[in-house]
Amino acid sequence: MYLSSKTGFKIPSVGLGTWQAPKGEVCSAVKAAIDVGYRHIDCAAAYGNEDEVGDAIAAKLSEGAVCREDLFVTSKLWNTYHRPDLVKVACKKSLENLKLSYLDLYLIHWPMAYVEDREFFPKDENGKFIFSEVDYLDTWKAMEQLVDEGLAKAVGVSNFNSEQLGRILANCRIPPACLQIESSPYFVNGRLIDFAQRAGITVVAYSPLGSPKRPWAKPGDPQLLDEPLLKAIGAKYGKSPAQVVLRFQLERNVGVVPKSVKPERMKENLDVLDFSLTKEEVEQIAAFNKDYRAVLLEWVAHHKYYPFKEPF
Ligand SMILES: NC(=O)C1=CN([C@@H]2O[C@H](COP(=O)(O)OP(=O)(O)OC[C@H]3O[C@@H](n4cnc5c(N)ncnc54)[C@H](OP(=O)(O)O)[C@@H]3O)[C@@H](O)[C@H]2O)C=CC1
Ligand SMILES: O=C1CO[C@H](CO)[C@@H](O)[C@@H]1O
Repeated sequence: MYLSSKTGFKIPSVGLGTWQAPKGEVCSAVKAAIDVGYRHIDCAAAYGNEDEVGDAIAAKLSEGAVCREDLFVTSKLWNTYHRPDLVKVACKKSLENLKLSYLDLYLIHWPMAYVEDREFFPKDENGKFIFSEVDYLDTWKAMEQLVDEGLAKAVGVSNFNSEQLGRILANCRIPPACLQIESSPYFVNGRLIDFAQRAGITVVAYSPLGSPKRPWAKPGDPQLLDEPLLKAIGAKYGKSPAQVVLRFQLERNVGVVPKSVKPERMKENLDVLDFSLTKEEVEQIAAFNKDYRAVLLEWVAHHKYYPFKEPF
């Protein structure tokens, strides 16, 4: 199943997340994902594993399991490459690692730029992040050129708030095709999703299962997949809590990129197209909202383009 927009942009509604898919495991995970039917892989330079993801894609293409046109591969421009002259460099590096000649979608990963020409997470001697002044609008103009040159079929943004998205929309030649943001029943993110969808932008939810293994998780943090109501709704349809929360997003016309390296779970997460939730169930699930972000990055909250200071 695809999500599509009036602009002609089409993306498979369920993709495989690859953040924290460890080196040594991610190649076989992506091969297994393609075998069980995934056609959308969500990657990023910052995940440090694009080379192995690329090995898996190359193997599946060369054995004829799938053809390039049937795959949808997303990557993301990291914060240290926002300077316009670095955008193409970064895109080409991701393409080289992924062993592809084009990306289906290239996203600006965050609106905040970090200092260039250092490591991905540049910090001073006190452990404070070192920022760059680059305006994401200038980065966007370089992203548009990637479409002109055929290196990306579509471009979009991730972790932008409504004000930042509006600023791009008011000043762009090519509007963002896609917005990738956090959304799960604990962080429904409804106002931003409505804003983007009304502007014709396709929305994809990251951390749709609540990102239980995020590196900064604390003991006692709420565990989305343990919620009794999700278990009860799932039981009615013979589905798991994970399938219920993924279906919740599809009911809102929002795509999902759940991460797993386990083939059984990958299958489970893809097997969400043969049932629907009622309007009442969608409302009950949305009522879980705690405005609880799994990905807050509070250590860079003083950046001038940190997106989460605005209400949405
Ligand atoms: N644009 C951005 O800034 C961001 C993008 N992302 C993207 O979104 C993807 C998904 O988000 P992520 O934060 O990884 O978290 P998810 O919400 O997808 O949760 C992934 C975790 O849930 C486990 N899991 C997967 N399937 C099931 C299941 N059916 N039942 C129980 N547990 C399950 C996985 O373990 P196991 O692997 O062992 O199965 C893993 O620990 C990322 O991998 C990345 O591609 C994520 C964060 C930020
Ligand atoms: O996609 C993501 C996952 O991890 C990164 C941090 O290590 C985040 O910055 C990012 O949003």
